Amino acid sequence: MAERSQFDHDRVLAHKFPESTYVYTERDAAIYALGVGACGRDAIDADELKYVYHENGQQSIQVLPTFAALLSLGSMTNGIDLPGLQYDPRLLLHGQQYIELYRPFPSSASIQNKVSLAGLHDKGKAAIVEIETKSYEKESGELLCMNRSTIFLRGAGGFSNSTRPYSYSNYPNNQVAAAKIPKSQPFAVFEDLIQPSQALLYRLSGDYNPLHSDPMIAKVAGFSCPILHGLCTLGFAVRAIIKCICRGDATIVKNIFGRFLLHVYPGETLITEMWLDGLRVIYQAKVKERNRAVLSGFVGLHHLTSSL
Ligand SMILES: CCCCCCCCCCCCC/C=C/C(=O)SCCNC(=O)CCNC(=O)[C@H](O)C(C)(C)COP(=O)(O)OP(=O)(O)OC[C@H]1O[C@@H](n2cnc3c(N)ncnc32)[C@H](O)[C@@H]1OP(=O)(O)O
Repeated sequence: MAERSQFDHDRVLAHKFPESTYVYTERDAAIYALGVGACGRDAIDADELKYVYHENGQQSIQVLPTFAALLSLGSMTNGIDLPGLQYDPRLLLHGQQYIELYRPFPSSASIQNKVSLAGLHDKGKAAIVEIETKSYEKESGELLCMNRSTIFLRGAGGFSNSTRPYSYSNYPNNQVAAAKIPKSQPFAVFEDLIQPSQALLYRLSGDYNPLHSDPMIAKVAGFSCPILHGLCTLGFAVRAIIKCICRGDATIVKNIFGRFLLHVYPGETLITEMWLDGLRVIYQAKVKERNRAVLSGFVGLHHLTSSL
């Protein structure tokens, strides 16, 4: 645990994160799409081939909206230091991800990331750090997306006064409130097999944390074998929503929120249940083999497709 005397609220809030750049090509977008299971069940899937191949002579491949999360990861791959907060990187888990999309992604781009602290919470047994990344296309200067990544640092809590645990956030609470799962039957349900090699493929998109590939490191972190990247599970769930609710039109996705409830093992079956609530899709993903919820959240849409 961090020593309490080291924690200084003003120093933390004054901390400046370096700007970072991220360059991607069509190849990266296609590898990402395969990493989150696109065309995994059907190599000519009518909704998904466009993410991995220039279908029907299209000029460039399309980019899945959850690709946006990689831009923020690009700014954090070397870790992030916060003054006065000590943590064991082996115990780090991804807690939540919130993404706002301002326009469809170009198939290749050079990105400038502006990173800031969006939240910090002392939960006693853990510290929760929230990092906001605004990603601009370098050429046009246009803001493409905003990511807010919540990192759950097991064992790093207790850094503030225990009678008044520190909690700071700079955004409205209701923006990322945990989704309340309706009691009614879901509007749609989609089942997908996460291949045993899925994490090994997904890591090629830039998250090389050995927690997802190295059996020894996974054991130190408390798991029986390497676990799936949270953002890979999120990619599977949102792809299911694009298929079942957006009828394959990913451009109607406006924002995405997911809370990682439990780890997923590669090789498990993911069942995504979805409910329509106006222009919001509430969803929950479960692993079939353990009958446990592993992810829940919402996807906001610009409009509904006419076929619904
Ligand atoms: C300065 C440090 C920054 C470092 C940055 C480095 C780079 C980071 C890059 C981005 C991340 C990439 C790394 C990716 C890693 C992964 O993909 S790990 C795999 C995906 N994640 C998971 O599998 C996690 C699954 N979830 C869980 O295992 C559990 O939910 C949990 C996170 C361990 C928490 O469970 P538990 O300890 O039982 O918590 P509770 O007792 O229920 O709650 C305690 C408080 O914490 C709040 N909380 C609980 N879960 C979450 C969550 N998922 N996200 C955010 N907050 C959570 C909960 O509300 C409680 O708070 P209070 O209600 O106020 O008490």
